Amino acid sequence: MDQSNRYARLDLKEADLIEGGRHVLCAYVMKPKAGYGYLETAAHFAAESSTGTNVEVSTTDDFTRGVDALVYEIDPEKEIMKIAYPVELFDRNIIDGRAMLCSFLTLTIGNNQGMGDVEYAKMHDFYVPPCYLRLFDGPSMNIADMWRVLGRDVRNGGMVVGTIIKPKLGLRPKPFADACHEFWLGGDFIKNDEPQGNQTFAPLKETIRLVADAMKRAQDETGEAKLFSANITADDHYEMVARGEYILETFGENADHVAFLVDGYVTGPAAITTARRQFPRQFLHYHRAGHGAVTSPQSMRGYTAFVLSKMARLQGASGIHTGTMGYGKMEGEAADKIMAYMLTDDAAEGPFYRQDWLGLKATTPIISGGMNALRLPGFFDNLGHSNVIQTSGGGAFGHLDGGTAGAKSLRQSHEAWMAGVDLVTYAREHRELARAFESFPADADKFYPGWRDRLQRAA
Ligand SMILES: O=C(COP(=O)(O)O)[C@H](O)[C@H](O)COP(=O)(O)O
Ligand SMILES: [Mg+2]
Repeated sequence: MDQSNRYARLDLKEADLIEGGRHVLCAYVMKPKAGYGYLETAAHFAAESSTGTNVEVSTTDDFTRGVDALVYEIDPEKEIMKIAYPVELFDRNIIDGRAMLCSFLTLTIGNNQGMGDVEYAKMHDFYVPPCYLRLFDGPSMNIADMWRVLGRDVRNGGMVVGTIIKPKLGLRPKPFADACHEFWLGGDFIKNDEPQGNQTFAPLKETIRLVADAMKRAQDETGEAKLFSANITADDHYEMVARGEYILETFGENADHVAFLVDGYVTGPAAITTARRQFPRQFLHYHRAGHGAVTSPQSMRGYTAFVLSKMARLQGASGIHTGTMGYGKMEGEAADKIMAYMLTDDAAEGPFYRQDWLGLKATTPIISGGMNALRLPGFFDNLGHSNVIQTSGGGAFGHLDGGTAGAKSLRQSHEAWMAGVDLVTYAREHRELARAFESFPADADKFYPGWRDRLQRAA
């Protein structure tokens, strides 16, 4: 059944819809199955994503039609379809009238993902009008709160030098805490790797006790504040809260040095909001493991990493992984930097829409995945600044001289970039950085041809 006479209004102008402020706009790359017309399929998609189904139903009234989602633009050649969703469609909490991200997803990327007439559909951008935006929690903390703890400038404090304890899993509590201590002697921030929680070989309670002690010792030895991001991810809300409370109690006087890590893609918006609302005074670290299943450019369904990031800011993530934009080991490209700007700026351009955040706090980009000291300058050149949390796991513990030297090499690389000094030149005066060239020779050869001669000459 062709529903385009009801669910498509190609005369509507995007600028008018934005000016009107009553619609959430979504841009998809959509392709109908063979034999189905573009507009007809788009209209069915809008129907299924709002008030309709595949047939007319007798219970529809005039009010119902007023909240139909409407296809307002199509470009069959480029497979682009844009839909306007009336704000009234989205579910609100009974406890406080606020918005919830799961409702946004259930409508805009829900049943429409399995329709028989749709070959594929992927959301590439969305726009949130002010009346809906203000119903989301947004972040309560971000990198500025870490800078404050670290005693740095809270507006432009620069890279937080971080790591992920490696091996990824398989360390017992003591070796785990020892690895933390080792890194902290040179770096600022450590996160649990995302699968680590309360495995039998490293019970959370014992591990956290030892890590809290390692933090104290590292702080005493260096005279610097240290930060730890503890994984509280769980299926069960009560389990997450129990972990969070135990961790805060155990870190005691250093509780404000602790972030909570939540695997937000696998657990979904409910776990992110649990952490955001239960622990509003902790930095909420959104890890996105698994997201590649839908966000990869090879996946034609779901949504992009850009959309994931934007949703994370709405929900109130303090920081989210944004990949390494082609400079690390994970999929990504230089142009992904718009993702970071959408997280941090008060108004930013997406691939389809400009979003005004109306003062909503920024979410901090977390840069991770195959990074090391040698890859940082190129990354910062592309991004244009270094106000990010950067975690190098292999890049710290893979340093030939161990985790402390690994951490120092990362800090030195950042210092070199800030000073505008070429990395090889800086390495002549900074041993840990020089040893990073020897630790990661494939990267050194690729990014700094001739480094061997230049470093040896200095020696
Ligand atoms: O453990 C790591 C990186 O370890 P290493 O530094 O040893 O590569 C992170 O979980 C990935 O970066 C996730 O990817 P992304 O940040 O793209 O979500
Ligand atoms: Mg990891």
